[in-house]
Amino acid sequence: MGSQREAAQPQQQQPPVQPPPSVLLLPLPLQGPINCFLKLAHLLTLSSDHLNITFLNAEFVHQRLPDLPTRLPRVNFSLFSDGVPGDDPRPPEKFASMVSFFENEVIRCLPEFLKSPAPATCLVVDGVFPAVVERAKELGIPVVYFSTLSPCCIWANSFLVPKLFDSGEVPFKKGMDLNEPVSDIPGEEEISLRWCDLPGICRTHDTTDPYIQLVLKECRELPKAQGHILNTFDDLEEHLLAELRSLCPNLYTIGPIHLHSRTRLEPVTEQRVTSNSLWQEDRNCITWLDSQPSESVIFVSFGSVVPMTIDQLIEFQYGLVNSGVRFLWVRRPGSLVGIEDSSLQVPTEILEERGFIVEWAPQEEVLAHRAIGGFLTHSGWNSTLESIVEGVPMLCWPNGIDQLVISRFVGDVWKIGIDMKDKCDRVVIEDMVRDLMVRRRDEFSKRADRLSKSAAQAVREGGSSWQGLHRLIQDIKFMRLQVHSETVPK
Ligand SMILES: O=c1ccn([C@@H]2O[C@H](COP(=O)(O)OP(=O)(O)O[C@H]3O[C@H](CO)[C@@H](O)[C@H](O)[C@H]3O)[C@@H](O)[C@H]2O)c(=O)[nH]1
Repeated sequence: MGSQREAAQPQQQQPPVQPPPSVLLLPLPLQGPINCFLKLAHLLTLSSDHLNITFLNAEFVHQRLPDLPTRLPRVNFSLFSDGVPGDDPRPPEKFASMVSFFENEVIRCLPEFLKSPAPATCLVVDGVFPAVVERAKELGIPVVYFSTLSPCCIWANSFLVPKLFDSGEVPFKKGMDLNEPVSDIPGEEEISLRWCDLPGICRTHDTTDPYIQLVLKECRELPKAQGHILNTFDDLEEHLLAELRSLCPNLYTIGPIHLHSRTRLEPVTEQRVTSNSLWQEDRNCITWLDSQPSESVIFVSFGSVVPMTIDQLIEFQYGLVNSGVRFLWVRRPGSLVGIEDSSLQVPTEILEERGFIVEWAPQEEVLAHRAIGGFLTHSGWNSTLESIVEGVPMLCWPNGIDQLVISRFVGDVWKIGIDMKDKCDRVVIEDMVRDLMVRRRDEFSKRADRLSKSAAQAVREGGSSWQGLHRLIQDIKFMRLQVHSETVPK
């Protein structure tokens, strides 16, 4: 009866119910990118615009972070294999094949995300998945890149490197003096880069290497994306960002993302952001730091991928011990090339007096500790930003990728530390550790403090990174409208 009466009523035109904007996040399964993407996921879930977030995660990463669904209850996790069973070792030489396996799995399932009740309306993707990007475009899903590399390297890769490859100046010729300045940097007076400061791909001997081709392709793709998220803040790299905007007008600078995420969380729950570490953190080092004098300890950590030879380890050990400076040293399991990690011990009397060694540390917390006065780092971008946020000067020993450019910026542009590039000698290490921690400490600390304040300003309400995130969310909402008017999921 009731339904008949209703049928007789004139039909009221209801606006179609729009599903919420639905974002797919696809990070590279490595510690740095995973950390950044999880922090982005957290920031997006805090938006009052109720975005639907799906995190495309590698199975092994998810296994190592079992509390993710509890910590991020508003994020859906969708898991994919990288072709390696369970938590078996993932050596660097297998990296390319693992990424390719993972990428193919994601591509296979991508159409499924258009069929769900909240069909995907935007893909935020690490720049190293060109095949996923192609497929997403075929399916009509707008793509935003989130490259977690340093913008100074992205800038070099966009404006310098392809030209140098084309002109044959890169790869470097035998006998070339890499300490000479790169002659022709378009429109740059403030930045002096030497050949040795160029991104890691310039040191290759094989231009057909698939990784090199991938990076060059990524450089060319940059202008084609709907937008590009960068983990930086405007004050740090204003000049370079202006140039990058000439290639890709839609840049969202939302960093330092770990500070941004922390700033948004703390007022609500007054707790520290839980760790995204893929290794077990040894918190004993915090207890040890508690007993050390202020700014007396140098923190030594070379990130999650940089390998080291036993000879290099010996040089670092002598250099650190002979400097007389207290140190907290992360020795990541599996980081020594072709040798068991336990094969070189620091003498117990030194450790008792002024050293502490762990396999993995709660790095953000360590850098924020009052006992830390300097950071001996490989200059990964996340480590660099974490150090900048805490106002900690750096001694840089870069290995490749973007690290060679970053260390130059630390030493020569921001002047908040020393670039020890391409040297691994106990006497040099000893000398530079003393420079950083004692002789030039005030000079570096003053500038580092200034940058730290500027980073904090950027993520505060109304700051440049706060605005960048707000704009990103508005644009994601707009993309939803575009997708629903242009594509009908099959
Ligand atoms: O004991 C440790 C050591 C490291 N970390 C964390 O691990 C991350 C390391 O990241 P990063 O400093 O960027 O180094 P990689 O892991 O080497 O990162 C890769 O990816 C980065 C981009 O995400 C690039 O800038 C680097 O060059 C590349 O090596 C940071 O968040 C650290 O806080 C810990 O939590 N505990």
